Amino acid sequence: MAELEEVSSAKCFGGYQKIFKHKSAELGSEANFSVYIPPIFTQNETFPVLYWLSGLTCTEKNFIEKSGFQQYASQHKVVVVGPDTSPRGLNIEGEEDSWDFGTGAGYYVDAITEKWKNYRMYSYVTKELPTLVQQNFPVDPTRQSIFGHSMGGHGALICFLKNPGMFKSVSALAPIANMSMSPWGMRAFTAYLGPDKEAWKEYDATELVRKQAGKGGEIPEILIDQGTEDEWFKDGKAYLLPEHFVDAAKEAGVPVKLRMQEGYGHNYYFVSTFIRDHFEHHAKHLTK
Ligand SMILES: N[C@@H](CCC(=O)N[C@@H](CS)C(=O)NCC(=O)O)C(=O)O
Repeated sequence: MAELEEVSSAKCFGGYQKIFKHKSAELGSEANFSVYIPPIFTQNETFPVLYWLSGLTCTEKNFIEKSGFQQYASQHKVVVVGPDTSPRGLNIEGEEDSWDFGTGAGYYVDAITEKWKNYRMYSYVTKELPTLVQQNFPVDPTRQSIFGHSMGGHGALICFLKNPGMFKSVSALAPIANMSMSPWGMRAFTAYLGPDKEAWKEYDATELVRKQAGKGGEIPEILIDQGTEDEWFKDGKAYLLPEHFVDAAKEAGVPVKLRMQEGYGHNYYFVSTFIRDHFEHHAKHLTK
């Protein structure tokens, strides 16, 4: 069993908010992740697990400190796991130079270029972390879902779409919904995946949902919230592009509910306002 070290633990809404660290084989570095464990009343009880993926510049801490999600995880009896957003401290040249690239900006892909070969957040999130969680915490591996914010919204959508049956439901807040067309995505994909845009399609939510044509009936409704005052979206800014995802989903017959939230920005004030609805969305699929 992989060695986990508890970094912190705090009682919260009757359960415990914890942070752990371990040596990640996928990332070739130490990695931290958060786990919320709801109140346990019955021995040997297992809970559904919801994976949260954070946005640019975040560590495992932003979501647990700013969203207020614990009350809903406690109420719905769900374990919530949140990884960091990239490997750290690999000493790759340029890794620390930008807030939207390198450290804190793994974009949930498996890099194929030599320089960034340890940037394997996709395999970390879909393989290494779930295995670790199943070995160490009281979770039911048949009841997993995934959600996230911004870069993490992109991560949640692609992890869900690329792994049919692994997650029961998906939702996103202000996701980068069409990475290949977003300035953030173009820079990261060129560096991590190389110049061939065919390779980019494997990690672009809009391209992946397009490929679901004919399978729509098997996919539960995808919930997306987008603030109208989001600085990466308003006035024609093309960083997030939720409308591209919705158009492709419609064409493919995949059910999506995009809710435009009047006046909200890109920040955790927006996330904390709607996080309850996202727990309700997932609870419908996760609670027996
Ligand atoms: N300059 C901002 C832009 C990055 C940004 O908005 N990041 C979003 C995700 S894309 C975030 O969650 N920031 C961390 C926070 O608000 O706690 C920052 O450094 O936070």
